[in-house]
Amino acid sequence: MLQMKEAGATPSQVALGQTAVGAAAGQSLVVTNVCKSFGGLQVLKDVSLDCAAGEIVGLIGPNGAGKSTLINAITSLMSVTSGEVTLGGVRVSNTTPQFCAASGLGRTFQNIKLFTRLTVRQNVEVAHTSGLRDRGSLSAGIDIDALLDQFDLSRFADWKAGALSYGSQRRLEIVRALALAPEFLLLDEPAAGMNAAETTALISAVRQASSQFRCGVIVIDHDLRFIVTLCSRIFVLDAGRIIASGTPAEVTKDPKVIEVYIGHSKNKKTKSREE
Ligand SMILES: Nc1ncnc2c1ncn2[C@@H]1O[C@H](COP(=O)(O)OP(=O)(O)OP(=O)(O)O)[C@@H](O)[C@H]1O
Repeated sequence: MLQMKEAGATPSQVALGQTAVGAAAGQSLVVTNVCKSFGGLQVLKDVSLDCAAGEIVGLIGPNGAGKSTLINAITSLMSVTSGEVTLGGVRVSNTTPQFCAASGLGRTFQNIKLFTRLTVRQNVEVAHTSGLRDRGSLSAGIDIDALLDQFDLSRFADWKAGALSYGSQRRLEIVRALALAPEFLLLDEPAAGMNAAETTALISAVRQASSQFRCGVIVIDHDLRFIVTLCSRIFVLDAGRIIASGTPAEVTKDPKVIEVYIGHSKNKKTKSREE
């Protein structure tokens, strides 16, 4: 226990018998054979994927494929039924969301979860304070003003978060996650509700943040143009299984992927902004 305290572990990490801070610098996030069931409903079936430091990986699939469940399992918002998720070799699945954040997993939510009555800056400061506590010097280097500027939020810094447009709230969630100095950023539908110009700006901002912090990114979105442009590798989930993975060019030519997307062509959320 003494060794863990010396390594900078928080009480929750000590309680879990794991050391999080600094354990994963430059290392991969690895999902191995993860299964997740809700009662009799098996939502994730033997899912394996990985993301290296600084890599931007996409996760696509039709509605109900299990994408958000996977992000929730990676960040321990939900437990996994079997399999595991490791960050730099340290298990993060079946721990706690606090342990995952302290280990370097930053995330956004499909249904935006901001402190709507706090200002934009205060939302980021709350996360930054947690980062300073749990990630120490890693978080100390974060420049909140620069991050707000990068995501086009400087002019709204003193606005209540709840007064922002939907697209700005989504960008604020990303800035808040970055204020923790994450090793990996998990983005659940960050481009939802954005127009083409906002989506293009978001691509640049996420790329810049990933390269600046050498931060890996796993991103879910139904906007295929956004995913194909942003990501160097894509995993395709269908009915809880990974059915394809590879570069955007490989995945978009894969007959299994084409069949899934044509089979779900009546699915309103599965679209390309180029259509
Ligand atoms: N807490 C829960 N209890 C029971 N079933 C759940 C729970 N959470 C998710 N599910 C089910 O798991 C399946 C996958 O849902 P999930 O939200 O992960 O899919 P998704 O790929 O993210 O879909 P979408 O693109 O529509 O957001 C769905 O059938 C959903 O109803």
